[in-house]
Amino acid sequence: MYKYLDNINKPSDLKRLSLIEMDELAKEIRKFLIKSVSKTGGHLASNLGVVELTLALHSVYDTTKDKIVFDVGHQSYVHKLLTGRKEKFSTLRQYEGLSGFPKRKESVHDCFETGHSSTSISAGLGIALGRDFCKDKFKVVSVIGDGALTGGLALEGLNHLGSTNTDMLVILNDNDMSICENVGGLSNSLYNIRMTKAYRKFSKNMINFISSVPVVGVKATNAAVRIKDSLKHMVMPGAFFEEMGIKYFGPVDGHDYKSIVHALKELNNIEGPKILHVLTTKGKGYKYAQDNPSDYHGVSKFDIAKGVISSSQLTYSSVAGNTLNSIFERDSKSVAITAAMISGTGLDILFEKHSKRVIDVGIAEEHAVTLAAGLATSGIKPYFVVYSTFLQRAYDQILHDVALQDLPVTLLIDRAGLVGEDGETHHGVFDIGFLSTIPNLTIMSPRDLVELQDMIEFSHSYNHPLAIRYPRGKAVNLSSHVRDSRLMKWEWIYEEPKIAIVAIGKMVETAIKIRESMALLGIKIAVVNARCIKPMDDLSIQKLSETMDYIFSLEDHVYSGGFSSKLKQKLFDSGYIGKFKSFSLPDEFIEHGNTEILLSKYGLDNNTIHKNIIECIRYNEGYEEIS
Ligand SMILES: Cc1ncc(C[n+]2csc(CCOP(=O)(O)OP(=O)(O)O)c2C)c(N)n1
Ligand SMILES: CC(=O)[C@@H](O)[C@H](O)COP(=O)(O)O
Ligand SMILES: [Mg+2]
Repeated sequence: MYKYLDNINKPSDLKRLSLIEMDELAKEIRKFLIKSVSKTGGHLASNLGVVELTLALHSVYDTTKDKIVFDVGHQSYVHKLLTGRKEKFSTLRQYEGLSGFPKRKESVHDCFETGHSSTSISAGLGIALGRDFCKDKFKVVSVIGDGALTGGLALEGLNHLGSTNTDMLVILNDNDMSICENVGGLSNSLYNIRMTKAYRKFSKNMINFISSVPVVGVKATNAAVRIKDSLKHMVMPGAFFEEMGIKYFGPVDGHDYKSIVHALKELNNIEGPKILHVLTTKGKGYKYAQDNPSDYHGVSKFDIAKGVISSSQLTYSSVAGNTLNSIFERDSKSVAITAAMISGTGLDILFEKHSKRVIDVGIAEEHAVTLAAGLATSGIKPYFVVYSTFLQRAYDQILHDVALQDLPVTLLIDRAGLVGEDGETHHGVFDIGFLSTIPNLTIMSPRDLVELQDMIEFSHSYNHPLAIRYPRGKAVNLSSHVRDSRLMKWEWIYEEPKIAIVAIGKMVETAIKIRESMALLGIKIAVVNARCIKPMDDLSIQKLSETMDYIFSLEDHVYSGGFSSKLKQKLFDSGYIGKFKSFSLPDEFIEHGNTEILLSKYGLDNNTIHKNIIECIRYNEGYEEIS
């Protein structure tokens, strides 16, 4: 099948290849990636861009002892191919299959787990300093993209790294693209470095000229040295890093295996913190991906000949984008913020029509929240649209900069609940927990797309901090119910005595289906849409407490800190005497895999919930007594 790749089962197998054979291997790897990812889905463009880089890394370093940290880790497929996992690639991102990100339990060659952006420099520095403390000997390399470098954590890592003299290499994989447009000063600085030869020729001449300037007299000396240094730093590529105390090298062609290997070997002999700037092409080797790397950043299954067909499916993200658009049409003081996820969050729709009011801050969620707070104090109505999992890193900004001042910032939290194939680092199953502790913050979750529209409309005139959480994927419309403007109150979709299911978000649809399956057995069940998670609806709590013998709660969130645990406490406080059972995710990290498979594994599928409720009602099993 593959003349060279079939014989690569461990990194040391690379050593026997000539340069020409290495080029052939690179071609085979690209062919393999395109074919395999077209069947499984995954992160394609980023991995096509790092083939030669990864080959060079594994040619120079021995990752049975040297440590390579891949930032975000979505571009680690080539690394996985070279480290004995080729045969498993057909299981990529599937339940119990290969993860799409580095996983320590998968391989000794995966030294640090990633998934959230901008962690690799801090992690690599920690590994390096740990090595130094233990007087150990191995190399440490952090591979970070130009997008990930815009993350504050990366800059914190660089700042600290530059103050040490530890031996560590940062490789900046600069493909002039994350999945956002170039954002901010750092991107511009990188652009200047990688731009036309003229700039680079100019900078080289300037350095030669400055170095040749004779310095005379004491005053002249000081002035000349200052001029010399400032001019040198002004024109020298990588001044940004050099100023931090990190020796800058490059840029080198990230597709020239021989040059990268040469550079890495040279750098191995240079002590202290270093950064190698590598220029790559995202999507290289597959025209569709090369021409449109953002569309091929994360792909579902596709036809190689035809390329990815964009989905026409109505998603909660597009509903959010369209609803914001109608608000933006009416209100020129509404502004949306994204942290490098403009299309993933459905804001591309908004950007087309209101580009000046859609701010992409790069991968900088903490900054995005505090920026929103600042905007709010200037009379703007700010919306930060963000994946639940990525919002985790902005907890203090929500608390300290938004809620404490009770500012009218709205957080549209996409990808709330299980997200499926991205796994542990991406499931949005902790947000109720970390947000519920924050005073002044209201948390809502719509049962369907109609209620999401209502909630976003409600947010526009709501003058306090508000978080609206909604799931990844296809938007449903449970339109059999009357639209209701009292969104802070729970919706009693079906009223029955004795037995109730209280559900949030996408689990309301499940509750309705359980009611229908129970009705076939002659069991009548009330269904309550607890659409305002915080504050809870005290009148509904009282009504449940007074009229129910069995209460079941449904959520796609971990139990601790989630809706169910809070409902149980509220019922207890209200004097409820009866039986209670929560259907929540366990207090664990949930692995990757198809969402339906995960829901079934953790007992949140319709059949399991139905069976468990029957066991409670008929056999008095599996519930808690609240009294
Ligand atoms: C904290 C955080 N925010 C957002 C993301 C989503 N995300 C994944 S990859 C990516 C872009 C990374 O760009 P870059 O580092 O340049 O890598 P490339 O894909 O270009 O190789 C983003 C924003 C994330 N993984 N983590
Ligand atoms: C690697 C990363 O963090 C993003 O690319 C993420 O995988 C996108 O997730 P969605 O596919 O849910 O947009
Ligand atoms: Mg990039």
